[in-house]
Amino acid sequence: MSSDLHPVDVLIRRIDEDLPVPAYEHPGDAGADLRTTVDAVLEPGERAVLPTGVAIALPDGYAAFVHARSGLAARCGIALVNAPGTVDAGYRGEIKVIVVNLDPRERVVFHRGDRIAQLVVQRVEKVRFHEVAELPGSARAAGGFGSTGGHAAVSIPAAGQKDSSVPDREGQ
Ligand SMILES: O=c1ccn([C@H]2C[C@H](O)[C@@H](COP(=O)(O)OP(=O)(O)OP(=O)(O)O)O2)c(=O)[nH]1
Ligand SMILES: [Mg+2]
Repeated sequence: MSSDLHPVDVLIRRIDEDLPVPAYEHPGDAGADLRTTVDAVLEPGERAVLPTGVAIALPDGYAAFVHARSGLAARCGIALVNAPGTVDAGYRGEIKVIVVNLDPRERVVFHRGDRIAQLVVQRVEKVRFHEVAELPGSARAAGGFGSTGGHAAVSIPAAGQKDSSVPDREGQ
Protein backbone atom coordinates (compact mmCIF):
# COMPACT_ATOMS: atom_id res chain seq x y z
CA MET A 1 0.00 0.00 0.00
CA SER A 2 1.47 3.39 -0.95
CA SER A 3 1.32 6.45 1.31
CA ASP A 4 3.28 9.61 2.06
CA LEU A 5 5.80 7.39 3.86
CA HIS A 6 5.95 4.69 1.16
CA PRO A 7 5.32 6.33 -2.21
CA VAL A 8 5.36 4.42 -5.50
CA ASP A 9 8.35 5.37 -7.66
CA VAL A 10 7.40 6.75 -11.07
CA LEU A 11 9.86 7.80 -13.76
CA ILE A 12 9.15 11.24 -15.22
CA ARG A 13 10.68 13.08 -18.16
CA ARG A 14 10.45 16.82 -18.55
CA ILE A 15 9.65 17.81 -22.12
CA ASP A 16 9.65 21.42 -20.97
CA GLU A 17 12.66 21.80 -18.72
CA ASP A 18 11.81 25.31 -17.48
CA LEU A 19 8.71 24.24 -15.52
CA PRO A 20 8.74 22.22 -12.28
CA VAL A 21 7.63 18.58 -12.29
CA PRO A 22 4.14 17.88 -10.85
CA ALA A 23 4.11 18.02 -7.07
CA TYR A 24 1.74 17.31 -4.21
CA GLU A 25 0.91 20.63 -2.53
CA HIS A 26 0.25 19.09 0.93
CA PRO A 27 1.06 15.83 2.69
CA GLY A 28 -1.89 13.51 2.20
CA ASP A 29 -2.91 15.01 -1.14
CA ALA A 30 -4.16 12.48 -3.69
CA GLY A 31 -3.36 14.61 -6.72
CA ALA A 32 -0.12 16.20 -7.95
CA ASP A 33 -0.85 19.41 -9.83
CA LEU A 34 -0.19 19.61 -13.57
CA ARG A 35 0.82 22.88 -15.24
CA THR A 36 0.11 24.20 -18.70
CA THR A 37 3.19 24.99 -20.76
CA VAL A 38 1.25 27.45 -22.91
CA ASP A 39 -0.90 30.52 -22.49
CA ALA A 40 -4.55 29.93 -23.44
CA VAL A 41 -7.75 31.95 -23.65
CA LEU A 42 -11.01 30.04 -23.44
CA GLU A 43 -14.20 31.81 -24.42
CA PRO A 44 -17.44 30.52 -22.86
CA GLY A 45 -18.08 27.00 -24.15
CA GLU A 46 -14.63 26.72 -25.73
CA ARG A 47 -12.27 23.80 -25.13
CA ALA A 48 -8.54 23.29 -25.56
CA VAL A 49 -5.98 20.52 -25.28
CA LEU A 50 -3.24 21.92 -23.06
CA PRO A 51 0.25 20.37 -22.91
CA THR A 52 1.78 19.81 -19.47
CA GLY A 53 5.44 19.39 -20.43
CA VAL A 54 5.81 16.00 -18.75
CA ALA A 55 5.76 12.33 -19.73
CA ILE A 56 5.77 9.43 -17.28
CA ALA A 57 6.36 5.67 -17.20
CA LEU A 58 3.93 4.13 -14.72
CA PRO A 59 4.66 0.69 -13.32
CA ASP A 60 2.53 -2.13 -14.72
CA GLY A 61 -0.74 -2.38 -12.78
CA TYR A 62 -1.11 1.39 -12.33
CA ALA A 63 -2.90 4.15 -14.21
CA ALA A 64 -2.95 7.91 -13.71
CA PHE A 65 -6.14 9.91 -13.86
CA VAL A 66 -6.29 13.58 -14.86
CA HIS A 67 -8.80 15.30 -12.59
CA ALA A 68 -10.14 18.84 -12.53
CA ARG A 69 -9.15 21.28 -9.76
CA SER A 70 -12.14 22.25 -7.65
CA GLY A 71 -11.05 25.89 -7.30
CA LEU A 72 -10.96 26.42 -11.07
CA ALA A 73 -14.27 24.58 -11.38
CA ALA A 74 -16.04 26.60 -8.68
CA ARG A 75 -14.59 30.02 -9.56
CA CYS A 76 -14.28 29.83 -13.33
CA GLY A 77 -16.38 26.89 -14.57
CA ILE A 78 -13.36 24.97 -15.84
CA ALA A 79 -14.07 21.26 -16.34
CA LEU A 80 -12.31 18.43 -18.14
CA VAL A 81 -14.14 17.22 -21.23
CA ASN A 82 -13.07 13.60 -20.61
CA ALA A 83 -13.13 13.75 -16.81
CA PRO A 84 -11.19 12.01 -15.55
CA GLY A 85 -8.64 11.57 -18.31
CA THR A 86 -6.93 8.18 -18.26
CA VAL A 87 -3.15 7.87 -18.65
CA ASP A 88 -2.25 4.27 -19.43
CA ALA A 89 0.80 2.60 -17.90
CA GLY A 90 2.25 2.13 -21.38
CA TYR A 91 1.81 5.76 -22.47
CA ARG A 92 5.10 7.58 -22.94
CA GLY A 93 3.80 10.69 -24.67
CA GLU A 94 3.26 14.11 -23.15
CA ILE A 95 0.35 14.23 -20.69
CA LYS A 96 -2.29 16.63 -21.97
CA VAL A 97 -5.34 18.15 -20.32
CA ILE A 98 -8.59 18.65 -22.23
CA VAL A 99 -10.18 21.67 -20.55
CA VAL A 100 -13.52 23.30 -21.30
CA ASN A 101 -14.88 26.61 -20.08
CA LEU A 102 -18.42 25.92 -18.88
CA ASP A 103 -19.02 29.47 -17.67
CA PRO A 104 -21.84 30.91 -19.79
CA ARG A 105 -20.47 34.48 -19.75
CA GLU A 106 -16.82 34.88 -18.70
CA ARG A 107 -13.69 33.98 -20.63
CA VAL A 108 -10.90 32.16 -18.76
CA VAL A 109 -7.25 33.05 -19.26
CA PHE A 110 -4.47 30.58 -18.49
CA HIS A 111 -0.81 31.53 -18.36
CA ARG A 112 2.14 29.23 -18.89
CA GLY A 113 2.97 27.60 -15.55
CA ASP A 114 -0.58 27.79 -14.15
CA ARG A 115 -1.73 24.68 -12.31
CA ILE A 116 -4.67 23.53 -14.42
CA ALA A 117 -5.46 19.98 -13.27
CA GLN A 118 -4.24 17.24 -10.97
CA LEU A 119 -2.86 13.78 -11.59
CA VAL A 120 -4.03 10.92 -9.36
CA VAL A 121 -2.06 7.67 -9.66
CA GLN A 122 -3.94 4.51 -8.73
CA ARG A 123 -3.61 0.75 -8.88
CA VAL A 124 -5.95 -0.71 -11.45
CA GLU A 125 -7.13 -4.28 -11.87
CA LYS A 126 -6.96 -6.06 -15.19
CA VAL A 127 -9.89 -8.43 -15.69
CA ARG A 128 -10.54 -11.38 -17.95
CA PHE A 129 -14.05 -11.27 -19.44
CA HIS A 130 -15.98 -14.55 -19.48
CA GLU A 131 -18.99 -14.40 -21.76
CA VAL A 132 -22.18 -16.03 -20.38
CA ALA A 133 -25.80 -16.25 -21.60
CA GLU A 134 -27.25 -15.20 -18.20
CA LEU A 135 -25.69 -13.15 -15.41
CA PRO A 136 -26.19 -14.14 -11.74
CA GLY A 137 -29.07 -12.33 -9.98
CA SER A 138 -28.62 -9.37 -7.61
CA ALA A 139 -30.77 -7.11 -5.39
CA ARG A 140 -30.37 -4.15 -7.79
CA ALA A 141 -30.83 -6.21 -10.94
CA ALA A 142 -31.09 -3.76 -13.89
CA GLY A 143 -32.27 -0.81 -11.74
CA GLY A 144 -30.28 2.39 -12.19
CA PHE A 145 -30.47 5.95 -13.50
CA GLY A 146 -32.60 7.14 -10.56
CA SER A 147 -34.41 3.87 -9.78
CA THR A 148 -34.10 4.54 -6.02
CA GLY A 149 -35.83 7.94 -6.33
CA GLY A 150 -35.19 10.95 -4.07
CA HIS A 151 -34.26 13.40 -6.82
CA ALA A 152 -37.14 15.80 -6.06
CA ALA A 153 -35.21 16.92 -2.93
CA VAL A 154 -32.28 18.26 -4.96
CA SER A 155 -32.35 22.07 -5.02
CA ILE A 156 -30.85 23.72 -8.08
CA PRO A 157 -29.77 27.37 -7.54
CA ALA A 158 -31.54 29.82 -9.86
CA ALA A 159 -29.43 31.27 -12.70
CA GLY A 160 -27.29 34.16 -11.48
CA GLN A 161 -27.84 33.29 -7.80
CA LYS A 162 -24.61 33.82 -5.89
CA ASP A 163 -23.21 31.07 -3.67
CA SER A 164 -21.43 32.80 -0.76
CA SER A 165 -19.35 29.67 -0.07
CA VAL A 166 -17.50 30.13 -3.37
CA PRO A 167 -14.84 32.89 -3.45
CA ASP A 168 -15.05 35.57 -6.14
CA ARG A 169 -12.79 35.53 -9.21
CA GLU A 170 -10.83 38.38 -7.64
CA GLY A 171 -9.90 36.02 -4.81
CA GLN A 172 -7.97 33.62 -7.11
O1 LIG B 1 -6.69 13.43 -20.36
C1 LIG B 1 -5.92 12.68 -20.97
C2 LIG B 1 -6.32 11.44 -21.50
C3 LIG B 1 -5.41 10.67 -22.20
N1 LIG B 1 -4.13 11.09 -22.35
C4 LIG B 1 -3.15 10.25 -23.05
C5 LIG B 1 -2.67 9.12 -22.15
C6 LIG B 1 -3.45 7.94 -22.59
O2 LIG B 1 -2.74 6.75 -22.33
C7 LIG B 1 -3.64 8.22 -24.06
C8 LIG B 1 -4.87 7.61 -24.66
O3 LIG B 1 -6.01 8.02 -23.92
P1 LIG B 1 -7.42 7.35 -24.17
O4 LIG B 1 -7.30 5.86 -24.22
O5 LIG B 1 -8.36 7.94 -23.18
O6 LIG B 1 -7.81 7.97 -25.59
P2 LIG B 1 -8.32 7.26 -26.91
O7 LIG B 1 -9.13 8.25 -27.62
O8 LIG B 1 -8.93 5.92 -26.60
O9 LIG B 1 -6.95 7.09 -27.70
P3 LIG B 1 -6.18 5.75 -28.07
O10 LIG B 1 -6.86 5.20 -29.25
O11 LIG B 1 -4.77 6.24 -28.39
O12 LIG B 1 -6.19 4.84 -26.88
O13 LIG B 1 -3.76 9.65 -24.16
C9 LIG B 1 -3.71 12.29 -21.81
O14 LIG B 1 -2.56 12.68 -21.91
N2 LIG B 1 -4.62 13.06 -21.15
MG1 LIG C 1 -7.87 4.29 -25.61
